[in-house]
Amino acid sequence: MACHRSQPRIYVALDTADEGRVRDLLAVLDPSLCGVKIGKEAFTALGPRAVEWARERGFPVFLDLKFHDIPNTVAQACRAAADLDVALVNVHASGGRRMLEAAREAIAPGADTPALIAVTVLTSMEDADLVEIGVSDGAEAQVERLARLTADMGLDGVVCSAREAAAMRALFPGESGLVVTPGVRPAGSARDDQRRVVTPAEALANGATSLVIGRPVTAAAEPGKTLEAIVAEL
Ligand SMILES: O=c1ccn([C@@H]2O[C@H](COP(=O)(O)O)[C@@H](O)[C@H]2O)c(=O)[nH]1
Repeated sequence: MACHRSQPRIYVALDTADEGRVRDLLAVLDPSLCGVKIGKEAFTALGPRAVEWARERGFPVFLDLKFHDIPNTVAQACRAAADLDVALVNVHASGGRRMLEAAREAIAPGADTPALIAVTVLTSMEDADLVEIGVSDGAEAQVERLARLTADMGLDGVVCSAREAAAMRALFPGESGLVVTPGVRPAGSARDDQRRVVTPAEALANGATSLVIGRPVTAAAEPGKTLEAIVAEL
């Protein structure tokens, strides 16, 4: 698998539609400790400017828009995302083989292109949720199925819970393989809407290559210090 930009150990999710809040978080977080994740909420409200502000402050950016559409649309969206000079872009693996292939063709592997990964099963979902959408053999099996397809199509890695990270590292090994895990909760933190949660230290021990952490940092009274404390425990 070709090399891609190096990835930070932690991405902090800047989930807000408020420009001032994004700028405040960018000011108090330390770009030597984390990258930032711009997702649907911030990007829909603020657009590519949010990516620019983060890049100006020196943060690697994970543009988490989870593209899931017909192959042509996803390919064009991936091209537009790569033009924003971000470090990481994602699609939904459940878009299927041809969609993943189109995404891979749109973002060729390389040192100057973002890494491209696919979401397997959202960390907010548990086995009972999957049964309701026709998946009866559980999250672990579905993650594995979608990750195999993702690996077959040559993407750089997956988004999954760190509960599944060890199996994912076998499919995406080495320095270029990416296992990006949201649903990270320091001991004692609220689970919120997440279901397949893991602590930061356990996530890394399981083989996660980058942790995504949102509310435990951004909703803290002092986000910068909270991030430092999390890093100190790793
Ligand atoms: O399976 C997934 C995929 C993406 N996410 C995103 O990660 C963050 C998590 O935020 P927390 O506040 O730490 O729960 C959020 O932006 C999600 O959109 C995910 O949680 N699970």
